[in-house]
Amino acid sequence: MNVPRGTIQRYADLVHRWNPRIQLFAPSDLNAFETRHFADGLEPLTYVPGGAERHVDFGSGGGIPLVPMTIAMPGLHHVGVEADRRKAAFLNAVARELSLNVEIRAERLEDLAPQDADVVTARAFAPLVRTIPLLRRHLRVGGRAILQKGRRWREEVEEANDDLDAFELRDYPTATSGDGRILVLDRMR
Ligand SMILES: C[S@@+](CC[C@H](N)C(=O)[O-])C[C@H]1O[C@@H](n2cnc3c(N)ncnc32)[C@H](O)[C@@H]1O
Repeated sequence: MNVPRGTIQRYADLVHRWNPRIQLFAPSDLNAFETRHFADGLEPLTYVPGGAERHVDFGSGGGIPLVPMTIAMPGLHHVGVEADRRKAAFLNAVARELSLNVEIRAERLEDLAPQDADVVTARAFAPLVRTIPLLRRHLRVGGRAILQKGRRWREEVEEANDDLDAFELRDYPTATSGDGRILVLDRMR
C-alpha cells in the first residue's frame, strides 16, 4: 500500500504532541510508531470486501486502524466511534490537519444509532463476547467485521462460542503484531 511518507509523518507528529496529555499509545511504543502502529492499521485493508461503502471503526482511540484506512481507502465513508471525548478531539484534529474525509462520533457504541455498516473494524477494543452484541447493532446482515486481536484470541473465540451463531468466522496471521490474530466475521443473519 502506497501511503505518502509525509502524511504518516504529520500523523506521527500529532500523536507525539498529544500523547503526553491523553496517553493515546504507550510511550515506550512511540519511537516505532510507523512500524508498530501505522503498519498494523493497514492490515485490515486486505480483508475489506469489494463493494463496501460504509466503514465503522469501534473504539478508535489514537486512530488505529481508522486513520491508515481512511488515508488508504478515500472512497469509503469512514466513521470512527470513540467514547472518550479527549481522544475524539484528537481524532478530529488529525482529520482537520490531514484533510481526511472521516466522521468522528464521540459516543458510546451502545448509545449510537445503528450504523448499518458494510465493514466494521476494531483493534484492541473489547473481548468478543462484548463486541458481538455491538456488531449485531451496527454491522448489516451480509457485512464483515475485521477484528485485530492480541494473544488471547483463541480463549475469546471459545468464550464467545454460542454468540457466534450468526457469523462465519475465519482467523488469519498478522505480520505486524506477533502472536496476535486477525479475526474475520461475516454476518450471515
Ligand atoms: C485500547 S483502546 C484501542 C484504541 C485503538 N483502536 C488502538 O488500537 O490504538 C480502546 C478504545 O475503545 C474506547 N471504547 C471502549 N469502549 C467503548 C464503547 N463502548 N464505545 C465507544 N468507545 C469505546 C476506549 O475509550 C478506548 O479509547
